[in-house]
Amino acid sequence: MKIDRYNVDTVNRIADHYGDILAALGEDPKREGLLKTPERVAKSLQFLTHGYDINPAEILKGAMFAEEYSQMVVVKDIEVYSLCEHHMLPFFGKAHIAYIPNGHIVGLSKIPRIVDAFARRLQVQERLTNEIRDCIHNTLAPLGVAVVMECRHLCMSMRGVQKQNSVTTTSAFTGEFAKERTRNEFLRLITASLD
Ligand SMILES: Nc1nc2c(ncn2[C@@H]2O[C@H](COP(=O)(O)OP(=O)(O)OP(=O)(O)O)[C@@H](O)[C@H]2O)c(=O)[nH]1
Ligand SMILES: [Zn+2]
Repeated sequence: MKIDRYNVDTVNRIADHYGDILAALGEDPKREGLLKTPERVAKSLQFLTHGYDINPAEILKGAMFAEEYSQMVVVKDIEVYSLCEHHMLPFFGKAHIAYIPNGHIVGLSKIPRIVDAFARRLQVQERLTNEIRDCIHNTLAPLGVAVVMECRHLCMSMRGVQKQNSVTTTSAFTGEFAKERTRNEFLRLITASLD
């Protein structure tokens, strides 16, 4: 069943639960500062999970262009904001994505758009990495796709094990990127600076 994310009934339903949660946390949901909080949280959560309403493959299909360019295309330092599915706390960082065209290129902005479409859901970083790779691979049919993602998880810094500086790196490759030389070129390009 597809949920109508911004439907008033859905906002009210989520907000009602947050009223109960505030009370269970020992707060007074009726005090002035909190009166609108359940509704704000509901709308905020709906925004943070709006990726469920987006079809990432359709985004790519909408901007594919026949072109004979067959070198690696790299889009690096794409900001990522997601929510871990275990604690519903943010994890955030950067994605670096490359593909090698095979007759078609894709509009550059569509790469960050599909990152957002998958990131704005309840996720684990590994699945997010693989979903982005698979979407580009299956839709664009390039010679290869590479995705590297580096994120900090608030569930590991604000609570739990409370490690403030750990960064988690995940990666996923297809096609030509199975070759060490190609993968190394990608890794060199994402670590190179512009200046
Ligand atoms: N692999 C993976 N684990 C994640 C991700 N986000 C959060 N986690 C982990 O999910 C795990 C859930 O473990 P549990 O033992 O069920 O939960 P918990 O008792 O809250 O664990 P602690 O965080 O260790 O306090 C934790 O180890 C988190 O660090 C992610 O993107 N990928
Ligand atoms: Zn977590």
